[in-house]
Amino acid sequence: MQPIISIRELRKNYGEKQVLKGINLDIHPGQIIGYIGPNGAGKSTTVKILIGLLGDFEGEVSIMGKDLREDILSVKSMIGYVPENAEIYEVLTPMEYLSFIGKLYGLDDELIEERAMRMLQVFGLLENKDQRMDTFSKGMRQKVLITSGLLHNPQIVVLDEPLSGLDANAVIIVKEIITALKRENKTIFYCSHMMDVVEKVSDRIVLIDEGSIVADGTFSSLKAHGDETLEQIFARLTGKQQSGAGVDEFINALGQ
Ligand SMILES: Nc1ncnc2c1ncn2[C@@H]1O[C@H](COP(=O)(O)OP(=O)(O)OP(=O)(O)O)[C@@H](O)[C@H]1O
Repeated sequence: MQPIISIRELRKNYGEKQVLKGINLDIHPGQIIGYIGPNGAGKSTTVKILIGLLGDFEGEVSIMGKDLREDILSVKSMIGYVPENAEIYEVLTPMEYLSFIGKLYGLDDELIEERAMRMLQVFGLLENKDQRMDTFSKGMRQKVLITSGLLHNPQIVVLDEPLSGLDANAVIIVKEIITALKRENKTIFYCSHMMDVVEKVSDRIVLIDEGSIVADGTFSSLKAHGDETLEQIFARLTGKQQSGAGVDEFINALGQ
């Protein structure tokens, strides 16, 4: 089967600093990839390259057989992106914002309105659909961002910490949306620090540390003797087991 996303020897430098050191990944249609790693590992940099926001990289990235550098517009139309935080146009209402985003993707007004209303209803935001978003909580804005990332019904969905600020009910809804998208054979690239959710929703987990992939497999294949959770696998593979000692030092410092 042809991979829907193919990444070869991906490298990215910021000045002298190499933040991606040769990433190789083939992702197949219908897979949910949990892309995890410590702070600063290079997750968001990978995501920004995938969605076409960062063009200045080395290596090859192709999406549905199209080279990212050569066909950036058609690649963008196949991808839906949900960021953790985005500059949302706060003076707009959700309907105005979604209409703006939908038109950028070439959807017609009627389709935008129908989809937006139905999607906002799922998140309990229908009654706020004509309210300016500068009055919205962080979670309400996040629900609008999720809706806007999926509105054009993309084949590939890239989620960068999408649960940020969401309440428990909304987290359940988003987890269900992710598994429903998989049933529709969508491919999901899911970047998060919430190990319990990644463990539950991902078919395959890719762990990146200091710009290199250090583990790639299913949750059960990554388990070693004694591991029960993805959190434990993460700690073992990234060498962060000594957290207890660090916390003591943090608290002791307050006593000085
Ligand atoms: N615009 C930039 N200029 C310079 N360095 C950057 C820039 N963006 C990111 N970096 C550096 O690149 C490295 C990788 O950052 P990146 O945001 O990809 O990490 P991450 O894995 O997403 O981290 P987090 O989990 O904290 O979000 C970090 O060392 C970061 O300081």
